[in-house]
Amino acid sequence: MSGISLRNIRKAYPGGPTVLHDVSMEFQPGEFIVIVGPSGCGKSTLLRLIAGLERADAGEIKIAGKRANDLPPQDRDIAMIFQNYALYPHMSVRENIAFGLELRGMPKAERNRRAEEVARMLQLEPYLERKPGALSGGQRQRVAMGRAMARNTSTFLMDEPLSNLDNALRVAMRTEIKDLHRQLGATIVYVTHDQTEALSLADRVAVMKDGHLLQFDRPDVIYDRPANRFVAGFLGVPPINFLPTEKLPGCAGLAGSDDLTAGLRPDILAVHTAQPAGPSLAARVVMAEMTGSDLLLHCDTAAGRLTALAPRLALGGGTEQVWISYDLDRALFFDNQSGARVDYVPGDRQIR
Ligand SMILES: Nc1ncnc2c1ncn2[C@@H]1O[C@H](COP(=O)(O)OP(=O)(O)OP(=O)(O)O)[C@@H](O)[C@H]1O
Repeated sequence: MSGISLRNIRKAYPGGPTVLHDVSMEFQPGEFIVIVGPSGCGKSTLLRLIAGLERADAGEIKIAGKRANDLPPQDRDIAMIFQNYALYPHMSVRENIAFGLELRGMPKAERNRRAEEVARMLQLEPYLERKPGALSGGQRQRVAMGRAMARNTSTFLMDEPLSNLDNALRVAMRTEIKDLHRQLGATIVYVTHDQTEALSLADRVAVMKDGHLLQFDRPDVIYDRPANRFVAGFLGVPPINFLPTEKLPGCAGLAGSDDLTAGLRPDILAVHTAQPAGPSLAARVVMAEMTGSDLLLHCDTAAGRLTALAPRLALGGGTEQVWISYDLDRALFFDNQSGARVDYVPGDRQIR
């Protein structure tokens, strides 16, 4: 098993701007790392650097403690699974899985044994003799993973491996990937711009923007204590609400609160059909979306637009004029100048 260390990695494509600025991260052996960020922030470039498909302009990549900047991809003990998992259409599942092993000169009997072992793990045994054209999208994706797994490497790099699948399959494959990680004990570095995937799969999440690493931590820390406003807004469904503190009842007593933005996640809001005791905002519902048992309410308030979740049954027919209260002890606060989160200490109502 091998850990990976990235130290002050910088990268620009020839003639282009810098796409990775001084990125440093350490991945422990066996960790499931998810890299998230908006399109173009440098996620795939980072993965390609780890795989050896691109070279860093500056900085150091270490794999299993050894400098790897100049190691060719085939000597890195790393397997990469791409979004477009091109399988060979004329080959059977067995041949597709064993293909890399053949290239490496493994004898046929051993290749077959390994392909069957991997197929068992991925529940592909019934399909070993089928061609990819006769498989579902999820099965094809598993064959692509099988091809990477057959090599028995200690690290897997996955670049949006589920993005071509429909929603139900994505959810099913997510569980399978997590399971597989448990079985293999391998280090996985997984790139996605799907934040649900990030929070549900990762031991640690790296959030990137414009080639910068903004935060690298456990999913619960990223969610509960985002480093800044961007991270808070990027993770969480439905998304966090940002409101100016000076317009939020109950915030007036907070020291320095007039140059801050409050971040209220929908789960700290409560929707009432009559004005509750304590601070609240009167809200006019402009749209109510059914999500199942809940309604997602898009509301106009004196502090700005807000989205809140409310149990559908609790609201009855009263969904036009509501009041929204909030748990200020669980609100987040962000500096308007830098965007950084500032600590709020509920006991003494201080902003630090
Ligand atoms: N081969 C290349 N030559 C020049 N520029 C490139 C090349 N590959 C990527 N880029 C640029 O580098 C930046 C980062 O791209 P990258 O693919 O790493 O982003 P990403 O976060 O993976 O995006 P996405 O989520 O859309 O896949 C982008 O601005 C992109 O246009």
